Amino acid sequence: MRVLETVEGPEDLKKLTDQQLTDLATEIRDVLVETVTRTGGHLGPNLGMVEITLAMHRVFDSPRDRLVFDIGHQAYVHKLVTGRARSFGTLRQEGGLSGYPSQAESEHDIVENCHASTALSYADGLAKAYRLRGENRHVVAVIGDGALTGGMAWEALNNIAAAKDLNLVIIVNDNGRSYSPTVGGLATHLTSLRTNPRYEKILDLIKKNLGRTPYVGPPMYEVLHGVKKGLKDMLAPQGMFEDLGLKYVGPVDGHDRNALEDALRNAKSFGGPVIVHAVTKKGFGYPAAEQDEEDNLHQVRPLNKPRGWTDVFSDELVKIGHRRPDVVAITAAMLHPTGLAPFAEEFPDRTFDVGIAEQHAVTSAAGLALGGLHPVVCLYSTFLNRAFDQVLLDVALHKCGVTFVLDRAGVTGDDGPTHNGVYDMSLLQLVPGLRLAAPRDGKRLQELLDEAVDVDDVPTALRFAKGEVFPDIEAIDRVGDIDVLKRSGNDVLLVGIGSMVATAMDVAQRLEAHGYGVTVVDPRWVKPVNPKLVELASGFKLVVSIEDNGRSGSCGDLIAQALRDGGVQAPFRDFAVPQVFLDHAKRAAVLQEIGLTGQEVAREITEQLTQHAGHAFNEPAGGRNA
Ligand SMILES: Cc1ncc(C[n+]2csc(CCOP(=O)(O)OP(=O)(O)O)c2C)c(N)n1
Ligand SMILES: CC(=O)[C@@H](O)[C@H](O)COP(=O)(O)O
Ligand SMILES: [Mg+2]
Repeated sequence: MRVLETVEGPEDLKKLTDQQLTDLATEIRDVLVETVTRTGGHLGPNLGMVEITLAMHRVFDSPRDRLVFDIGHQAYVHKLVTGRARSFGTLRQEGGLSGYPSQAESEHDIVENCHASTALSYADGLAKAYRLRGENRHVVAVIGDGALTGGMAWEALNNIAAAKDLNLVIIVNDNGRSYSPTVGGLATHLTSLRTNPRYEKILDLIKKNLGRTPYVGPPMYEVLHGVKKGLKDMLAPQGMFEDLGLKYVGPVDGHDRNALEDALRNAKSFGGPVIVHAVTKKGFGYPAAEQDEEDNLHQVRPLNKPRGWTDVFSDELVKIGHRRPDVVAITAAMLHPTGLAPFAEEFPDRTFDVGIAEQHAVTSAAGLALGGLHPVVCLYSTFLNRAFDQVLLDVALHKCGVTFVLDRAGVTGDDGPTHNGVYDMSLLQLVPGLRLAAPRDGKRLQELLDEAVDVDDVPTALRFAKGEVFPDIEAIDRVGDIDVLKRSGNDVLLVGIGSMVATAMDVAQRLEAHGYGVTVVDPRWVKPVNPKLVELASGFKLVVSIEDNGRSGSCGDLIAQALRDGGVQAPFRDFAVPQVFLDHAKRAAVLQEIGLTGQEVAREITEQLTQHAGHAFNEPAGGRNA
C-alpha cells in the first residue's frame, strides 16, 4: 500500500517516520505529474511545494491553525494530504476538485481568491481576529517570490511588522520565478539572501560538522540560528525583512523537510510574526519542469495548441513595434502568457515586466505616455480589476494615449470564478473618454489594434477571449464603423459583441428558420456607442445584444441607454453573463449553463416574438425584457 493511501488528514502525517515521509514525497510527485499532465493545471509550482506543505501540516494543526496560500495555485499537495487524494483525478474538471482552495471542498481550505498578493492581508486579519477572540491559533501564510512583488503584500507587511504579538508565520516560497523570472529589487535581494557563496560555504561547514541539529527545542536552535545569523549579517546584506522589524528565519532549504520543520517549530514558538524564507525549485523532482525556462509547465496546457488570439496579437504588436518606435509594452509578470515574448525579443529596451503589480503597471504606463511614448499594457482581463482606479484617474483623467490589451476576456472556465474576465467592459464603460473595442476574430484584432495605437489623446482598450482564435467573419457592408455581417430583414437587429459575434450569427440562422428577418452587426468599437447603431435600430421590431461580459454594466446597458436617449421605440433585450460567481468547468459548459448559446438565445427571442406577434411591443424603447 502506498503511504499516501494511509493519509486521510494532517494527523496521519504526524505519525509517519522519516522514511515514510520521504516515500510519501515521491508518491505525491508521481501523482502530481500523472494527474496534472492529464487534467491541466499548475505542475511546476506544486512540485516545488511538497516538502513545505508536509512540514506545515506536521508542525501546525490545521484547521485550528489556518493555512493561507497566496494565489492558491500551489495548494495541490495540501489537497492531497487533507482527504482529497482519492478525488484528485477530478482536478479542474466540471463538478470535480477546483484548481484552487475551496471552502466547499474542505474545512482545511479558507482563501479561494487566486489573485496574487492577498495572502498576507488575509493572514493579518485572521491573526488579529484570533487575538481579539482570545483564541490561541496560529496563522501560516505561504506567499511566492512572485506574489511578493505585488504591492498589497507590502501594505500587509507594513502592518504586520508593527504587530509584535500576532501569531503569524509567513513562509516565503522563493523559487526565483513567477510566470517568468521574478523581477525587481526584491528578486535581487532574495537572491542575495539565498546565494551568498561565502555564506553558503560556511553554512555547509556548520551543517556537516554539527550534522543535523537534533530537535532540542528553541534554545539550541536559537544558538545555531544566532551563529548562522551572525554569519549572514557579516557576509550577506542586512535583510530587508529585519530592517522592517520582522523576525527572519532563513534561508532554509525548501526541499529539506526536517530543516523546514525545525524552522517552522522555531517560528511557531516565537509568539510574534516571523518570516521563514524557504528556497525551493519550481518543478523540483521532475526534470522537464525543473528546466522549464519559459514556464510552460507553470500551467500545463494542451500540446501543439492551435493558433490563438494571443498569437495574433503577439505577431501584430511586433509589426507595430517595427513601424512605431514610440510603442512600448508592459506586462505584470506574464511575459509569455500574454504573448509579449516575441516583442521583448525584438525590442528588449521597450518591454517592461513590472512583476505582479498591475496597479503600478497602469500608472507607470500613464507616466510613459506623459513622457511621449505609446504604452501597450497587456493583462488578463480579470487582473485589470485591481487597477481600475489607476485606469480611471491616472490614465483617463490625463487623457493618456495608453492601449490596454486584455487577454482571457469573457468566460475562461477552468480556473474558476476569479479568472473569468467578465468585468472589464463593465469597469471600462465607466471611464470617461476611454474607447473600448471587442474584436470578433483575428483579422479584426489586427485592425483594431492598429487603430488603437494610433489614438493618442484618450486611452483605448481591446479585449479578446482565451484560446483558439475564431475564424474570420467578413462584413457584407459597413455603416460608419459598424460591420454588417448579415441582412435578411428588419424583425430583429442582433448586435454581436466581440467573441459572441459568432453566436449571434448562429442565433440569426435559427431565427431565419422560423421565418424572421434578421440583421447582424458588429460595432467593433463598443464604447462609445456608435450613433449609427441608434439610427439603424430605429427600423427594427426588436434589438438584441449578445456579449461575454457580466450583465451589470454591460455593453447591453450602454446600448440600452443610447437607444433610450435616441428615442428608439423598439424593445431591447440583452444577453450576457449573470451576476454570479461561476464554478470551474470548460468555457463551452459554462456558456451552456448560463444560457449564452445560439440555441438558447434563439429560443428566448422566438418566444418573445411569438408572444408579441402582431402587437406593438409594449416595452418602452431600450426596455429590458430579459
Ligand atoms: C493579480 C494577479 N496577477 C497575475 C496572476 C497570474 N499568476 C498566476 S501564478 C503567477 C506567478 C506566481 O509566482 P509566485 O508567487 O512566485 O508563485 P510560484 O508559481 O513561483 O510558486 C502569476 C503571475 C495572478 N494570479 N494574480
Ligand atoms: C496566470 C494565471 O493565473 C494562470 O496560472 C491561470 O491558471 C490562467 O491560466 P492560462 O494562462 O492558461 O489562462
Ligand atoms: Mg515563485
